[in-house]
Amino acid sequence: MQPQYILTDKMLNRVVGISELTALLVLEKRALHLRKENRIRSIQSSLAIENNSLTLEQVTDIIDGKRVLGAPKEIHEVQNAYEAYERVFQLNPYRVDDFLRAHRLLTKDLVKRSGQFRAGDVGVYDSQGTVVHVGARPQFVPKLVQDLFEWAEKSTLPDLIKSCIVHFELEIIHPFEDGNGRMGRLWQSLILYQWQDIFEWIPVETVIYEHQQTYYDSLSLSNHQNDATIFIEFMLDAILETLQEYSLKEKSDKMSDKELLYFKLLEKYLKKHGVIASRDFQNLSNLSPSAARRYLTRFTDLGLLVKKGQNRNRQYQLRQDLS
Ligand SMILES: Nc1ncnc2c1ncn2[C@@H]1O[C@H](COP(=O)(O)OP(=O)(O)OP(=O)(O)O)[C@@H](O)[C@H]1O
Repeated sequence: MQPQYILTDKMLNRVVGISELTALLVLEKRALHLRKENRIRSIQSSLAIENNSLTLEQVTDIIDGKRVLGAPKEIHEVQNAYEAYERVFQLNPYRVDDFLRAHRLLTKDLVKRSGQFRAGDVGVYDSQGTVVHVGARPQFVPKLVQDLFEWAEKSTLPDLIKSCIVHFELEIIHPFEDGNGRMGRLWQSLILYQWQDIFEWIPVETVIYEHQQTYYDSLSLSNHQNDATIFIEFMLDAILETLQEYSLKEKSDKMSDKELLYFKLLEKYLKKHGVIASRDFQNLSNLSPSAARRYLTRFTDLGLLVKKGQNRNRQYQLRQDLS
């Protein structure tokens, strides 16, 4: 099999941006304490995409073994997903057996053919109940998945791009009765983890959930064009955004509420205008000249801003990987 896609400038730029930010996070050995919280965010978001209504707090309580009032099926989905995410990163992303094992973990006691490819046809429906995609005929599914994994294992593409293609092709094949979205997202995380192990803890699913309609639209467009390009670009954007949010969250944990407020104001301005001088920040924030300068210095020290120019010509911009 040879998936169809075009390598675009946008993809290459995203790959560079993601690689830089990942290297920085690895180097700084970021936030081990955030691991569990991030895992919970991944699970809650991936389940929310498939309409599980449990909140982040409820998901946290379930995982902590507390009693939660909710639909038993939804609670069971959380418990299964937690188990799957705990064990999936030891699996081989190019082995069909491992793929089925992960599906079994994710859907145990919830679907009839848990851990097995489907035996009948399957459709994907939009919110109006219209069929938007029909999966491959069931008799072809095992071979299609096998071929996809063989292609992926041999491919010399960067893992970042490869993981998006595998996610896309899995949705096109739609190998299971249920759980195809969750499995596609989980399998992409596993391939990303093989590239850089911090991806075990990076909740890309949350950004997909925040852009759920664009996720569906890009799947649909790529599907119609029989070419993964649009979907790859969407996913690389989502990965970059996740890393940027992660990086910012880390830094914002070190800021006071007041600092956070002024930084948000500044960030909005810089995303529009690119650079800011101390005097402009002073006008924007109504701070005194010395307070404005103090905040700019603090944000620079935190690594959120970089300085350009000297003395009276000094300006500030967002660190490149955050803009
Ligand atoms: N037009 C489309 N073509 C191909 N795949 C699509 C399309 N629209 C959505 N999908 C994929 O199908 C998934 C839904 O399939 P399925 O219901 O089997 O998965 P799920 O994990 O049970 O639910 P969900 O994916 O909603 O979490 C979506 O999450 C998405 O990944």
